[in-house]
Amino acid sequence: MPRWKVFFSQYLRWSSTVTQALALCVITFCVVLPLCCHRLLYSYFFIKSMYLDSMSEDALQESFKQGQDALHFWQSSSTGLSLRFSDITQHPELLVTVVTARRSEGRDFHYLLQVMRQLSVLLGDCGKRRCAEVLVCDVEGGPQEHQDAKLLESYFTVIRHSPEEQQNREQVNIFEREKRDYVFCLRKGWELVRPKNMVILEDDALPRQDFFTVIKDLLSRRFALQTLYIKLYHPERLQRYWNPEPYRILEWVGLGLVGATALLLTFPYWNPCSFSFTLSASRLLFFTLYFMAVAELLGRHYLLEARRLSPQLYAVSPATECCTPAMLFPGNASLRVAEYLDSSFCVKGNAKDMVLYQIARTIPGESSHSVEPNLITHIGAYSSVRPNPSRPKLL
Ligand SMILES: CC(=O)N[C@H]1[C@@H](OP(=O)(O)OP(=O)(O)OC[C@H]2O[C@@H](n3ccc(=O)[nH]c3=O)[C@H](O)[C@@H]2O)O[C@H](CO)[C@H](O)[C@@H]1O
Repeated sequence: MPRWKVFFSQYLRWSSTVTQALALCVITFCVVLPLCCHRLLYSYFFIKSMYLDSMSEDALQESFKQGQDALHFWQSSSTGLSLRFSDITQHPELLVTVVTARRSEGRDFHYLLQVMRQLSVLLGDCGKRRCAEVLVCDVEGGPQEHQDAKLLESYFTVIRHSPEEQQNREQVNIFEREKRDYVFCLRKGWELVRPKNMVILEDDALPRQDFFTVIKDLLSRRFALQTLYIKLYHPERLQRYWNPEPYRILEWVGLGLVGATALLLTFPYWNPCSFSFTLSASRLLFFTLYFMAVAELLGRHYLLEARRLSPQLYAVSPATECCTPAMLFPGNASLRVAEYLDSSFCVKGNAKDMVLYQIARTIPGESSHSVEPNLITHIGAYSSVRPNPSRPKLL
């Protein structure tokens, strides 16, 4: 018999484990996952050429509608009577400061109004004793006022630069200006309210339903006393396992091992196609790799969503590099952060998020953390510090 026939008859018989493993991989990776995941934005199987444009357009239209709704909400006088958050109590458990600048592009999306509306709903839900005090930090000034911030003045305390500070502000590059504005908001919030803990939100960071519950839980954990900051958001596109974050590799291998062990131990009880898999080192290795591949290709972002079941399930890990739309500063860390940021200079490629990340890594005794899944949704399709395309895309 020719050698290839011997090979096929020995290895590719249905009863052979190699054939069964091959069949399982082909069915999973070439049929089931592509069918289930081709519309999932953060999956490897997402068909960009087919869906990205239409999904981006839908998202822009939805955000525009939400913006207009928020505008009507804040303009209606009846809401004005029932909602007043401007009477701020001193030394609250938590202060949320929302940093906002006027946007030249994407103005009609009213990101700030959307964020403040959501905050007012969440604060209304937390009972008689408010779970946080809220400030709006309007860093804009001069002749072209920030209309949305003005509209909110009847509901919230709005803080602004003095005219002299405003003049100095105009003379530096946009990234240094953004950083100085952030430092201003950190310090001013602290001076005014003396909170026990502080959250700084950028004006396009829409808090999710679990926002205050999870923050409360984080602050009750011991690590929070020692950390400089806790990041409450990391871009979804950077949440993959295949990213240079050491703890994620551990999570990935752990997930594969747990999945493989559970499958092999329970296999004899439900084996549907008479597969011949039983627990052995090579099978454990195969299924570990199989589950790791499934998890990565499906998209870690979607698996993280399962953690929303309970605040205790949210994962805390060393801080990741990019972005600061939502940051929690426990205790008086906000003052230390303001000092550290003051001593560095920001430019393009080294904006305040990079500077903060470096500070926490290099200054002895300081550490920083990230929580997953995200506690906010980033709704800002248009940036106020970088050039924008006419119709921004989701990816
Ligand atoms: C989702 C995301 O990746 N966002 C990051 C990205 O912001 P973006 O490029 O998305 O810019 P953005 O428009 O969200 O602005 C960031 C923040 O800066 C504020 N602002 C803007 C202009 C100004 O002169 N003063 C001022 O304080 C603005 O109100 C907002 O709170 O890059 C920034 C650094 O550059 C931060 O790391 C942001 O977290």
